[in-house]
Amino acid sequence: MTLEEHEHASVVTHALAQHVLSDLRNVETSQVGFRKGLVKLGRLCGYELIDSRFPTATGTVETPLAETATTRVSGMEDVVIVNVLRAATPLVEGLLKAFPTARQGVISASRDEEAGMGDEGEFPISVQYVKLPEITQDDTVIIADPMLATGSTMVTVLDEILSGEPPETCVVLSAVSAPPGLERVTDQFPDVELVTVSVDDELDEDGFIVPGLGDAGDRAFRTT
Ligand SMILES: O=P(O)(O)OC[C@H]1O[C@H](OP(=O)(O)OP(=O)(O)O)[C@H](O)[C@@H]1O
Ligand SMILES: O=c1cc[nH]c(=O)[nH]1
Ligand SMILES: [Mg+2]
Repeated sequence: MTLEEHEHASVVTHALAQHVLSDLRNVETSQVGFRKGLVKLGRLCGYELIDSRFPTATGTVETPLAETATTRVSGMEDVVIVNVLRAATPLVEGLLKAFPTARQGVISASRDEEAGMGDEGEFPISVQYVKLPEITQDDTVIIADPMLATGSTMVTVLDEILSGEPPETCVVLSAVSAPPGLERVTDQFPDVELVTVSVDDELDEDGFIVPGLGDAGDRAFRTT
């Protein structure tokens, strides 16, 4: 069992996921190490999602020597992965190793950090580009974003994604989350499942997760 239930989220407790997250947190980790870490984390979390949320079906197969029993994962053709630009890009690269046939969506959504956090602990979010595949009732939608801080980005993204027919399952996958973000998403989208590798302590006055791992986009893209 590597998914532990938290009040609002399932936490991926797989030892390797926690190991990779520890490297991501390290301020000494280079841009390349950081990006590769997010790719690894995406793959590991993808495997955990398959283990915890996808049914298996048994059957038989002919090996060169004999007929034997098989176990196969069902539902892999009905997966949509949404990349929340830009920090999710390496996480999505890893997820695609677990879900190679997923249909993909892209949403550019970013916080206006100059405006700062509002009185309700939210950020204004600018959405510049939305390109989503058709989403149907049969789909498992996985929205990837390494950081869930105030939740302002994610509720904006969910408004876009869930405007039509609701999918069977909608999972928000983050590397690090903070209690205010988990609560905001749960309050506004109670049917959405939150999966994270860590629930951290709090946000600082600039809306950054503490202890967190800093600005994930800047560290992955080397923009500071
Ligand atoms: O929960 P929130 O308070 O909304 O914060 C989380 C968002 O902040 C970061 O994106 P950012 O706006 O920095 O854009 P970037 O990915 O381009 O760096 C992060 O990747 C999330 O999308
Ligand atoms: O801690 C945080 C919060 C939002 N976005 C990040 O990249 N890091
Ligand atoms: Mg950023």
